[in-house]
Amino acid sequence: MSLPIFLIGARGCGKTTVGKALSQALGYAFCDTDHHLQLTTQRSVAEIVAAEGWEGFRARETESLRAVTAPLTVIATGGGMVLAEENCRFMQEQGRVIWLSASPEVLADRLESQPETAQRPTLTGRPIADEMEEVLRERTHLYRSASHHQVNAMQKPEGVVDEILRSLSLARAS
Ligand SMILES: Nc1ncnc2c1ncn2[C@@H]1O[C@H](COP(=O)(O)OP(=O)(O)O)[C@@H](O)[C@H]1O
Ligand SMILES: O=C(O)C1=C[C@@H](OP(=O)(O)O)[C@@H](O)[C@H](O)C1
Ligand SMILES: [Mg+2]
Repeated sequence: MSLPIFLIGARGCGKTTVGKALSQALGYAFCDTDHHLQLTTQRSVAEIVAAEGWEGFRARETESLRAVTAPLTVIATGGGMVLAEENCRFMQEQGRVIWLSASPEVLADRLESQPETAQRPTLTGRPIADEMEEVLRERTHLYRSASHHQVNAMQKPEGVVDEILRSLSLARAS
């Protein structure tokens, strides 16, 4: 299989971390849509949002998704990529889409210990635990319908990689 592999899911589910490890396991290139945006604009997510609002950021992330999509590439998307239906359709048509699924409690724990506020400015203005509950309530159906496969992201990154490889029938030999 040479199709691009898109990782989707909420903030903190491990798209960036697992994406790097998955690309190494497959010998694929790795791209992160937020990292691409940061490189091309020389600004962080928080700076783009402060200057252009979330609407401006969302338009840019759609462009970023299209720019990084290529065969033999693992693509870590931002957690809000699924908010635009055109992005969901694009990912479904271009490759395989994997949803890294985790509970709001696990996500909030990870984000509280590594907030990375330049990458993740607040979405709601509420405390992280409340925000993750609200975000999952709004987006779970989008992650489900946009994905070809759902994997359990509440295990070690290597376990998540193995589950993705199995779901794509690309399991490691050893
Ligand atoms: N499977 C995992 N188990 C434990 N911690 C994880 C796991 N995946 C990611 N993390 C941690 O959670 C935080 C967010 O990970 P990241 O890969 O940036 O997620 P995302 O790109 O989905 O927002 C980081 O501190 C990372 O080390
Ligand atoms: O969930 C979201 O709306 C967002 C998630 C972030 O990416 P990660 O999911 O990689 O943290 C980043 O794209 C931006 O802060 C918006
Ligand atoms: Mg990320």
